[in-house]
Amino acid sequence: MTPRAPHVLLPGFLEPGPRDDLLALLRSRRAEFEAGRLVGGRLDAGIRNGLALLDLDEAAQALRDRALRELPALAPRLGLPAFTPEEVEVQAAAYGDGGHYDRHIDTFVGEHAAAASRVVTIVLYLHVLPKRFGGGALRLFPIGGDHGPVDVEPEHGQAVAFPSFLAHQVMPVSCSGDGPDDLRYAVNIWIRRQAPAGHGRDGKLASVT
Ligand SMILES: O=C(O)CCC(=O)C(=O)O
Ligand SMILES: [Fe+2]
Repeated sequence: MTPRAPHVLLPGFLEPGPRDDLLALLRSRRAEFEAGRLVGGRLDAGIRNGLALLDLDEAAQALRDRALRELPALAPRLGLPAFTPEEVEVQAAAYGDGGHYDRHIDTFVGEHAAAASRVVTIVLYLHVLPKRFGGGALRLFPIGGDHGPVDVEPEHGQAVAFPSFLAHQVMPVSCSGDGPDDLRYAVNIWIRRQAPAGHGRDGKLASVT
């Protein structure tokens, strides 16, 4: 038997106060969200139809600290060896009616490989209560063949962590409006590890002389 898609649910990732402040921040910055790009930077609404806010300013630091506090306990639960984090990326995303993000991995590969690669993905869900959208489950695909995918429903304040190499997708969202209160918000936190020696900053193998 191969394991199910490795993931860990983190209810109460933030205390209620900071959680609701973060949602209020995202709602207040709704107009600053732009079309979300694919891993590697390309725009393709057929694959990812959603919005992104790349710079969360001061709010990002608290989330970085929170993620790093969780990491030592998280890595073994995800079946990952302990590693020294190099960098933590934080980005917000929002999905309105028809929003989705087709099956992908968060790890940079090939020409997009970077010196510090994403190892752990944490997604924190935020939305107005009661929920004004339907759908939008995160579907996690198992690595091996014996089990089907796992769907994680977005629940305000709950985070889910999984290895960044695990294939996943955001199932289609339906809602009646695209206003700040209607959207399925999420904050993506990617913990990166320094790439092994021999890889340059651009991710290409350093030339052997
Ligand atoms: O919002 C989610 O559930 C996951 C989003 C995602 O996979 C991504 O932005 O890379
Ligand atoms: Fe992703």
